[in-house]
Amino acid sequence: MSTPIAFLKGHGTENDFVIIPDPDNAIDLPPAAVAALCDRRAGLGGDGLLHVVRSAAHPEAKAMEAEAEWFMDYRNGDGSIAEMCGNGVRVFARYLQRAGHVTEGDLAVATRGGVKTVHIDKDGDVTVGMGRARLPEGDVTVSVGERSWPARNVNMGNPHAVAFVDDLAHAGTLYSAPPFSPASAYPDGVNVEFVVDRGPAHVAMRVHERGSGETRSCGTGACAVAVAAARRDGTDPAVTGTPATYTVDVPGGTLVITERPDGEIEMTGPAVIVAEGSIDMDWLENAES
Ligand SMILES: N[C@@H](CCC[C@H](N)C(=O)O)C(=O)O
Repeated sequence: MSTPIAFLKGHGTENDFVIIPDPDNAIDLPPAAVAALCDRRAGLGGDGLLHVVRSAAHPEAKAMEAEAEWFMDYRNGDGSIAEMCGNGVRVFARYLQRAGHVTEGDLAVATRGGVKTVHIDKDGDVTVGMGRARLPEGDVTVSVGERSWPARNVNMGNPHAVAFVDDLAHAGTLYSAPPFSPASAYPDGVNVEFVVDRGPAHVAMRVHERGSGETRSCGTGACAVAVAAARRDGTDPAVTGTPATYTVDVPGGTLVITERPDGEIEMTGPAVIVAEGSIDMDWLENAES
C-alpha cells in the first residue's frame, strides 16, 4: 500500500479548496488526480485545489523565490490551471499560519499572477493585495436563455466578463457556462459574473467560474465586479485621487474591495480551515486511471 498523503480543507466565503501541503514539490498532481480530489461525491470536494509548494522547488516559481518563500500552485476543480485565485490565496495564507510556517502580519505569496502581499489577522479576516485590474476594450455579450446583456471585460490576472442584470435569478441554473459573443473574445475561457445593486457602493453577484462551474464566491471575480461597478458609477480613484471601496455580497458571504488611486486593489474577507486528514493513495491512483 502506498503512503497516504496529507490534505486539509478550507474555504473563503464558501469558495472551497482541497489543500495539499507539499513543500518539496514531491507529489505528482495530474489533472485527473485534481478532478478526482475535487469531486463532491466520489472525492473530497472543492471548487479548486491549493498545492502548497516552496517557490524554490517549483519551476514556475523559482524566479520568485527571493521575494516569496511559498508558491500557490492553484488548480481549478476540473484539473485545469488558472493564473490566480483571490479567495485561494487568502486560504493559502491561513494554512501557512496554522501550520506554523508564518505568523500573523504580512507575507508574500508567489502565484502564476505574480507575487501577492497578504495580511493575516490572527483570528479575523485575511486581506490580499490583488494588483491592478486591466480593462481591455471590446464589446462582449453574455446570454442566458432568451436574455442577453453587455458585459465589461476585466482582467485580474485571469479573465472576467461582468454583466449587470436586473435580478440574479435571471442567470438561471448556471449548470453550464453562459455563452458569450463574439466567440473569439475569450480564447482561454472566462469567468462570468452577474451583478445587481444592493445600495450605494454595494452590489451582489453570482459567478460561473471557468473550470469549476457556479461557485459560492470568487475573489478575483469580486474585484472585477467592484471595478466594473465603480466605472459604471463614474468613479475612478486614479482621477479623483480618493480610494473607492465596494462591498460585494456573494452567495457564501461578503467581500470588501478597495481600489486605491495608484490602481492597486485590496480584498478583505474570511479564510477558514475546516478539516485535515489523509488521502488513501490506492483510491487516488484508481480514481486517476
Ligand atoms: N475562485 C477563484 C478564481 C479561480 C480561477 C478561475 N476559476 C479561473 O479559471 O480563472 C478566486 O477566488 O479568484
